[in-house]
Amino acid sequence: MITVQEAHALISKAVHVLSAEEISLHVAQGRVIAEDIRADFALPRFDNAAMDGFAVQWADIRDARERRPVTLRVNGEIPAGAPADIVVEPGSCVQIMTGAHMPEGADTVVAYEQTSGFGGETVDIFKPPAANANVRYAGEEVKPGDLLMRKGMRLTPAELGVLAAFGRSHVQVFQRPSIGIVTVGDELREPGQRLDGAAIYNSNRYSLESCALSAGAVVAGSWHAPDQPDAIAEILGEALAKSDLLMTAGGISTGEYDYIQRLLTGLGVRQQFWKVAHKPGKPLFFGDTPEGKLVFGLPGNPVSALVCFLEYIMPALSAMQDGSYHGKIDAVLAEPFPADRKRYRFLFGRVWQKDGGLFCLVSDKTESHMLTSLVGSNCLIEAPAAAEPLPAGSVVTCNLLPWSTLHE
Ligand SMILES: Nc1nc2c(c(=O)[nH]1)N[C@H]1C(S)=C(S)[C@@H](COP(=O)(O)OP(=O)(O)OC[C@H]3O[C@@H](n4cnc5c(N)ncnc54)[C@H](O)[C@@H]3O)O[C@H]1N2
Ligand code: MOO
Repeated sequence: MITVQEAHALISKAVHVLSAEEISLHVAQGRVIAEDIRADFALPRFDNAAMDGFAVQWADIRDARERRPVTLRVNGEIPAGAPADIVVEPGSCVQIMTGAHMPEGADTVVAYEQTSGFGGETVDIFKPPAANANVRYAGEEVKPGDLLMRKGMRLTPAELGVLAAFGRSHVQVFQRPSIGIVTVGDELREPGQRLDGAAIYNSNRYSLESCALSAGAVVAGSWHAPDQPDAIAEILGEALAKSDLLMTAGGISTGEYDYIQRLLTGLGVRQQFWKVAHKPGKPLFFGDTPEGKLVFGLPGNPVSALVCFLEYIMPALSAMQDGSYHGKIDAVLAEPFPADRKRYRFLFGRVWQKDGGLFCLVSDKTESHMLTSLVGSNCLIEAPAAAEPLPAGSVVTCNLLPWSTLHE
């Protein structure tokens, strides 16, 4: 059995970064950029007005007062987007709109609320702003050549807005990892089917599909196989051919019907490890293929499968897109954590903010078949093996669920 750290190292070594493709910004939400983005030009690109008002020479209006306004000649108007082809000379000004190019000669914009208003041949200025006020200067936000985004960043409203602000209609992104999901077990029925005898519903198929989608991956397909080696082998072969990353759930332990490890290696999957000293999820299998596909044999217990997804597959999916996934934070245990005596332990729970600190609590359902322990959880809490429970007040690591927030 290997340690959690050793398992991470073996997975990292096997990851290959996916190739890139160019896509339109319209469909780029959530994708990961495959290029460093530098500014082609300055932002703002030119000096422009930050207020609707009048572009003036500050020296002309510095002494303006409510009772002793300064009157300036209005030489014309520059709306946003129009050429700034009027020169502001002493004693004159230009009516200007927010975002419009500053005219030559002007150094300050007076907001129209401090004036007698728009539309006249002259305007009275009642109150001077500070010198150079209300002007947005070229390059004050971004200089040409500045690094705006690094390869590996996920495209959110912020990045998409910035790409558009620099005129990029398309962007290089990594291909989305395609994930195949195979569940096995004669006892499993699909939701909607009738339950008979000792049958149970197939929940892993749905929770794992949701995990894949939450990670921004594409579900290449999901298959269910009965406990028959030939049928499983055929499905594994098909699923492997269609995926960059295959996850199976169930049949990975050492039971009478646990064929997955043998069948995967029989299909040419190179075993990197099988069994990790963590709880739950001990029988986790990981291998890769000569073409660089990754294969995770997850335990069938629903909580174990999800723990393995969050701890190992999430970071692998991110690394396949040259990113580093990191949802881990430290929090103070509000109640003791039932550490395992031999294995590193993961338990679902809740983390919350109070009085400027972060606190956490494990779910009261702690067994690996208790899927309902996830409902209402917003994190996975982890702690190394220890002879005694970790006392309340200890600081532990919490992995925020990628589909959750601190407030859920
Ligand atoms: N003698 C031993 N027995 C077990 C060991 C062991 O070391 N020695 N390990 C236990 C641990 S730990 C785990 S975890 C499980 C893992 O077993 P498998 O990966 O082979 O999973 P299965 O036996 O197929 O199923 C386990 C459990 O999960 C239920 N299951 C399976 N698939 C689904 C699904 N798609 N949806 C919902 N539930 C599913 C299945 O019915 C079983 O109850 O082995 C222990 N045993
Ligand atoms: O280690 Mo298994 O995943 O608990 O039940």
